[in-house]
Amino acid sequence: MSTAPAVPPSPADSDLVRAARGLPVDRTPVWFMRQAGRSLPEYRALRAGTAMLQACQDPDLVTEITLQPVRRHGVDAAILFSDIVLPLVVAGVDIEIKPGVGPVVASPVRTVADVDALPGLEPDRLDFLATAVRRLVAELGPTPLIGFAGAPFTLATYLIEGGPSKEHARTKAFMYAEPEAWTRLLERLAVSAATFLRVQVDNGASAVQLFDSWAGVLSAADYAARVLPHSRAVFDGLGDRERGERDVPRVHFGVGTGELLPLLGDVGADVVGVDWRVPLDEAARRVGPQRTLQGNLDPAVLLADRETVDREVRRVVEQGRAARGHVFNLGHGVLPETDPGVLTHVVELVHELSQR
Ligand SMILES: Cc1c2[nH]c(c1CCC(=O)O)Cc1[nH]c(c(CCC(=O)O)c1C)Cc1[nH]c(c(CCC(=O)O)c1C)Cc1[nH]c(c(C)c1CCC(=O)O)C2
Repeated sequence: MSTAPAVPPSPADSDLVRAARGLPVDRTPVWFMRQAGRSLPEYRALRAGTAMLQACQDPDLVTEITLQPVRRHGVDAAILFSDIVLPLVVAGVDIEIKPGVGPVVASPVRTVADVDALPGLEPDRLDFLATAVRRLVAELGPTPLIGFAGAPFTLATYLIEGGPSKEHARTKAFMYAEPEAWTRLLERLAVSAATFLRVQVDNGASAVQLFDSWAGVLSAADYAARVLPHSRAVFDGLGDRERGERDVPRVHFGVGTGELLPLLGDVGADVVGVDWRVPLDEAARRVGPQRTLQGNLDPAVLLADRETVDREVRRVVEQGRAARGHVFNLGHGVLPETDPGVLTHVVELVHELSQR
């Protein structure tokens, strides 16, 4: 019998954090982007009658909604229930999330003056966030909580377009026509994203993910010159890793970023999120051996028959072995019409296939 005192398991030793750092794991960790949300009847029941951005600022609702998929699916991580536009909303920008549409901005940013008029985010307005994160960390025990923020570019698309968009033409036009105002806008968004992340890490989040969902609409050259420095500033804003300041794994994700994959890692990420378009073995070649990969099952596969689901999950697990580490996820968020039973099954299957 060992006489060493029992040390309670810590999120820092979880498979998620270990995989993100490129360390050996007991089994491949799995979580799903948008695991909390409309695919769960218990989410729909709890959210009924509360606007999305209201719910995000209520510590009781945030805690309960974040925990729902952890209890139901046995995923290896929780992700904070929030939204990428929340720091803007808390700062005082008039934004609403319209169901089935997405964030809609009352007064879009169209001029240099609009950029300069944007309010900054005061950290003392984030008490609700600190409370929610602390409660969650206490409830989760050894299961890590992933904090997140929206990357400056993706937030800029909502502010400039005024809402969701396919081409992001106004955003690109502003980027080309007003390079100085563009830089100022992205600098300001980077500052508020870093503030939002610092509060989450300081209160116990075990990893952070930066969502640059729409960065894939840019060429690699434009991304490198006009966007990358600002995303890097968000991660740098967490502190000096060499000195151990907020040294939690950093995940960087975007959709349609096949051509940008090497650059996504350069931003200072330990983990690069990959959508379903590029197989993980090819993604590992593009990203290099210094980073873990996260992904990349097509969310639409979960709507197919069980045989297809199992075949695709096996393929992703196999191809993920080419990377230095693999965090199983979807290539983008869970579709609302997904049968939650299929998500639970995927968690079990990934664990079974990867058990050491
Ligand atoms: C682009 C983006 C947004 N929000 C987010 C992104 C980046 C990730 C991505 O690319 O999907 C990030 C986000 N939004 C939400 C989370 C919570 C954590 C999670 O479970 O992943 C996260 C990480 C909750 C949410 N954010 C939203 C919901 C749905 C709200 C509802 O219940 O009606 C949830 C659970 C709303 C939202 N918010 C946004 C959109 C496009 C939508 C969908 C609108 C719709 O289809 O109704 C903006």
